[in-house]
Formats: sequence, structure tokens, C-alpha cells
Amino acid sequence: MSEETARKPFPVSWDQFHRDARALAWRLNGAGPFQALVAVTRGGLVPAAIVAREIGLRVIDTLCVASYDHTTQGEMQVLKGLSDAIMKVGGEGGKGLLIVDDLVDTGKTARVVRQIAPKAHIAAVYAKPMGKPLVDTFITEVSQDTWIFFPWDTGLSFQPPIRDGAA
Ligand SMILES: O=P(O)(O)OC[C@H]1O[C@H](OP(=O)(O)OP(=O)(O)O)[C@H](O)[C@@H]1O
Ligand SMILES: Nc1nc2[nH]cnc2c(=O)[nH]1
Ligand SMILES: [Mg+2]
Repeated sequence: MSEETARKPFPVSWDQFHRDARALAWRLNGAGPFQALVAVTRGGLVPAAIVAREIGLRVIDTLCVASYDHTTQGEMQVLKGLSDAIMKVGGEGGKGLLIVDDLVDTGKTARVVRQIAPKAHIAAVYAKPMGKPLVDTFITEVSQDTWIFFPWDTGLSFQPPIRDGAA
């Protein structure tokens, strides 16, 4: 689902995102043990920092993938895989790894992540129905036709009054 075809905008503030990422950390705290954390860049970097702080993980790597050019999904590219060092820490199939992303939409990214580390625990803060079965843990489900606007992609702007046709 791209921003153009998604009918429902779902803007998330920094406060809300911090609360939701903390809720994810609460849930993950009992799901380990995890030896290391992996952030799926770039969106996963922000929740990964919050989760790492909350559950006390200090060994952190990135899995760098790109598929959306702003809002249109294209070919999936793995720009950087997991390091040998993190795979050693994570064990066979990455079973000691906690992999964090901001959201799962179609599940295309999570599927690639799963191929790289089949036994890892994959977590996302937000999930849409198509992607939900591909993650082990998530916090908030939104409908497939929702587009989530993250605080790092948005800014404060004037809102026209409702009676003048504001959405
Ligand atoms: O379930 P999917 O349909 O694969 O979509 C989810 C992915 O899309 C976004 O990343 P994006 O590829 O836009 O890159 P970014 O994290 O660098 O913004 C988001 O951060 C997820 O990683
Ligand atoms: N910001 C943002 N990126 C996405 N990538 C895939 N789905 C989404 C979404 O709903 N919001
Ligand atoms: Mg991403």
C-alpha cells in the first residue's frame, strides 16, 4: 500500500511513538533471552534505540534494506546484511537475535529479514494485516489502507478549520 492509495492517514507524534516503542519493550522483555539487537534501517533505528535502552541490550547491528522510494514500493535491496560478529553472538539461524522495525506493511521486508535470520525474533511497533503474520511481536494494528506518518517524516503545519473542509 502506498501513501497515494492509502485512504487513512495515521500521524504519530514523538510522544506517541515513544509510548508505543516502550510498550513493545515491555512485551519483549519477557520474550528473550536475546543476546543482541538488530535494527532494520532506517525506520527500525528509532524503536531499536528505545528497546535497547529498556531491555538492556548493548550489542547492536543494522540490517540495511530499501524498498520504498518515499511512498512507492519497488525492488527490495539488501544494502548491508548482518555482520559475522553478530551472527556468531546470535547463534544458529540468529536464534538469539531480536530484530526491530518501525512497522510491517505488506510483509516484504520481514520476509527478507526472515530469510537472513530464520530463527530470530522479529518485532515491529505497528502492523498492518498483510504483514502481521510475519512478525513475532507488534503493538498496534492499523488497517491495510492506513498510511502511518512517523514524527521524523513530518513537522508542524497550519491546519485549516474543519468547517473550511479540513480532513
Ligand atoms: O512490510 P513492507 O511492505 O515491506 O513495509 C515495511 C517497511 O517499509 C518501511 O521501510 P522503507 O523500505 O520505506 O525504508 P526506511 O525504513 O529506510 O524508511 C518500513 O520502515 C518497513 O521497514
Ligand atoms: N511511513 C510509512 N512508511 C511505510 N512503508 C510501508 N508502509 C508504510 C506506512 O504506512 N508509513
Ligand atoms: Mg524500513
